[in-house]
Amino acid sequence: MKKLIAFIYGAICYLIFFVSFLWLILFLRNFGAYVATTVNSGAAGPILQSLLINLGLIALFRIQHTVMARKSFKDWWTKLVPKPVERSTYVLFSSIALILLLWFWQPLPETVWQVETAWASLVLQWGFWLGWMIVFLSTWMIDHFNLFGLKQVWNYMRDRKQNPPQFMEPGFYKYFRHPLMLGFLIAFWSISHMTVGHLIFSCGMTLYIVIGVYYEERAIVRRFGGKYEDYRKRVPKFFPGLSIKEKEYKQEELA
Ligand SMILES: C[S@@+](CC[C@H](N)C(=O)[O-])C[C@H]1O[C@@H](n2cnc3c(N)ncnc32)[C@H](O)[C@@H]1O
Repeated sequence: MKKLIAFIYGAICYLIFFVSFLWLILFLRNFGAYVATTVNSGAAGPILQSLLINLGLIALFRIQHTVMARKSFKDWWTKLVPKPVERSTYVLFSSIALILLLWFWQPLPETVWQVETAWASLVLQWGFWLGWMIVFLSTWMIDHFNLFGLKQVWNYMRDRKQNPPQFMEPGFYKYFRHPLMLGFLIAFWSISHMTVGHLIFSCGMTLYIVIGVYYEERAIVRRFGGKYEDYRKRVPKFFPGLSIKEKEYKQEELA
């Protein structure tokens, strides 16, 4: 019974994540007919107040993700939360932080740029969907159900051992170390009508991704050691070409 309840809990957390994620996509695309709020919807309030609320919402989202992903935090809270539902609970809290951001987001509808050229607008439109496609495919490449906690509760219910995380280099991961985050960046910036509100969202999330990836890599190096160090030398972070580490090594060689 305990195991079934854990699985149902995990499935509900996954469902909440799925809905919040879908909402995020429609939110950024301004599909107001399908969701309660979009990045530009609603009556605009005083600029400073809206700005502070939006920055606060991004900070809340960032703090939740950063703190809960820390090893020291995980060590502490797995004393309170049973191990099999730990990932699902992280997914639940992340989804709640995202829902709060989407729900309370304040519109700042002044235009920053508007791409008028038809072909460029089309490229940006396709770029948006390409970004989400990269995000979606990347989650499957590094194990979608494991990433969102369903595998853990399923294994627990079926009395199967949960294998420890393994270093992987599947699909996109052969070419970029962070394809999932790259997909987000492409989706957040592929916008032909950029408003002040949307720009704040894109800048805030970009900053979060850049800082988040730095801390994520520190944790991965601790977990996988030399294998990941070697990967960092060979594979760029976000964009093809020389990785920062590789550049440093080349410069050292030249010096
Ligand atoms: C939300 S995923 C994001 C992965 C990556 N930052 C990206 O943008 O594609 C975070 C999880 O993926 C794991 N991870 C990242 N790169 C990995 C790799 N090459 N092999 C195995 N796990 C990895 C991290 O340890 C972390 O638990």
